[in-house]
Amino acid sequence: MSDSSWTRVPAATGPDLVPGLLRSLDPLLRRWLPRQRWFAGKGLPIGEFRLAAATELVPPGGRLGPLGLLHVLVDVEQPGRPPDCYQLLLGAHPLLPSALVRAALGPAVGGPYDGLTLYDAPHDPRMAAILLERLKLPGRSGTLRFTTEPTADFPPGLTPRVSTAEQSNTSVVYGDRYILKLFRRVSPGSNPDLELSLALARAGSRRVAEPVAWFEALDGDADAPDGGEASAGGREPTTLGVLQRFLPGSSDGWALALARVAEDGDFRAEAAALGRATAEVHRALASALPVHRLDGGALERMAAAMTRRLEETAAEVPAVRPHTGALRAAYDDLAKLGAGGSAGGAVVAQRIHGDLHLGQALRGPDGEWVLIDFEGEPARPLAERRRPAPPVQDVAGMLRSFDYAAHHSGNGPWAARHRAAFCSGYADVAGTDPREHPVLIRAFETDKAVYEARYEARHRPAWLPIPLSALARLAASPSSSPLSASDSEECSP
Ligand SMILES: Nc1ncnc2c1ncn2[C@@H]1O[C@H](COP(=O)(O)OP(=O)(O)O)[C@@H](O)[C@H]1O
Ligand SMILES: O=P(O)(O)O[C@H]1O[C@H](CO)[C@@H](O[C@H]2O[C@H](CO)[C@@H](O)[C@H](O)[C@H]2O)[C@H](O)[C@H]1O
Repeated sequence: MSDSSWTRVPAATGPDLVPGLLRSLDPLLRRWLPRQRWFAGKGLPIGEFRLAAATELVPPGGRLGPLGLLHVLVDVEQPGRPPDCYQLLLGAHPLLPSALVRAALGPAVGGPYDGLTLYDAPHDPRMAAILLERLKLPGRSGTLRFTTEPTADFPPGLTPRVSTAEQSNTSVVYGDRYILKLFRRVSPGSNPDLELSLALARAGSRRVAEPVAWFEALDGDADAPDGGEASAGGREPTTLGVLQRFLPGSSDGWALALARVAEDGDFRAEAAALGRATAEVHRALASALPVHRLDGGALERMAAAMTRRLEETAAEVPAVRPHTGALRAAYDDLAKLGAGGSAGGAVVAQRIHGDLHLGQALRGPDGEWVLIDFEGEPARPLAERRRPAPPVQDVAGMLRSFDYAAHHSGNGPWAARHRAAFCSGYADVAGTDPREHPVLIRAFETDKAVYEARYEARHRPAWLPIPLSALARLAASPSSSPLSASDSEECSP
């Protein structure tokens, strides 16, 4: 049953969900969306908008202003890419207080909010507090479904503040207790960030910030007696936001590593501990979720997908082109592992983090590492991000990150010691040293550096030389470097 005391706009489907809303939003979104870090279609013209859902959340005590918290899912059409669905949380005010001016979308002209300035509600502590209140109460509001873990505990006085961290989504921190991640570009289905964090938390892992509440969109007719679940045809709900334990006083691995590399300092103990934490997470995910062995054909398909990504990247980033021939050899070796049957069957696929780098690891005041952001690489389709993959993919991601920290600070040699320490720590828990699998490591590290070249070319062109120099090194090294734990400190070519 939907909790009607919380829902003021009946959710329906079609463009007239809230009469006139889209007309008011259209000109504002055209200006505001492309300026948001999380807007994926930057540089492309914006075509039509389509309102997928709208729900006004009003606390039982009534609205605080002219509008409760307006929750909107809007599909945006742009040439050359499938429509993207974005989650918007909006407030409206006749005259915005100065603290909210930078969150303004602009004044609505016509439609239901004529004369009011619409703004990005997570920046308004009163609106963020409404969302927390709603998260405390399991149940439905229109097409939104709220879930609370029975163990969740909400002490009074959890003052909200929007996070200022560089991120792909928007997070609100409540006191020093919880952090709510609001996914901005949403794909139908369960987000791995919720799925994997929950699986790890329920398995008792201490390496994760436990989710305590979350909300989802039900892709059906909210006016139906079952609130739309049957009409959604058994489709999974779409994850929209996850409230997790906040880790006060923690620092992310990227900031810690940069500080240390700047003074050519030793970070090996921390790197080894991070290796152990990563292996613990892999072990817990392998116990909680399915694992299967990859046959030769699967390895060949994996190598083919890597080759395709390399070619697509070379087409987009000209500086990658001189290396493509040599880099393809790393993928050919992976395919041969499958064909020869030597590794086919020995390589397992399981759920993994999927975008592991130093910025995704938080080190608490107790010195323990916790991994965050299990969403996978944001540019990949959701189905691909949820597919089991060899855990060496995460190891390769972290090895790339030590290389990034070193080269960002112009201290290349720093990387080798710390990559080795990470691998040793990983081996202590996993029982197998990533350096014993040079073909796998090399293929996955190349694939990651290729991904990074595209990511940097699109988002931070000044950083492009970092993955490019890694690709040059990978291209110049022998195709199957016979590295092992004992014969080299370096983990990969
Ligand atoms: N549980 C947490 N405790 C403390 N800080 C966190 C927590 N989760 C995320 N953060 C902070 O928020 C930042 C962004 O989080 P992340 O999950 O990577 O978001 P996004 O996917 O939007 O990039 C992190 O780099 C970290 O600084
Ligand atoms: O954290 P996100 O999920 O948004 O991940 C994306 O952005 C990362 C950068 O913020 C990017 O990571 C790359 O840069 C890092 C340093 O800033 C470095 O530590 C990583 O090794 C490197 O891959 C990540 O690839 C991208 O998906």
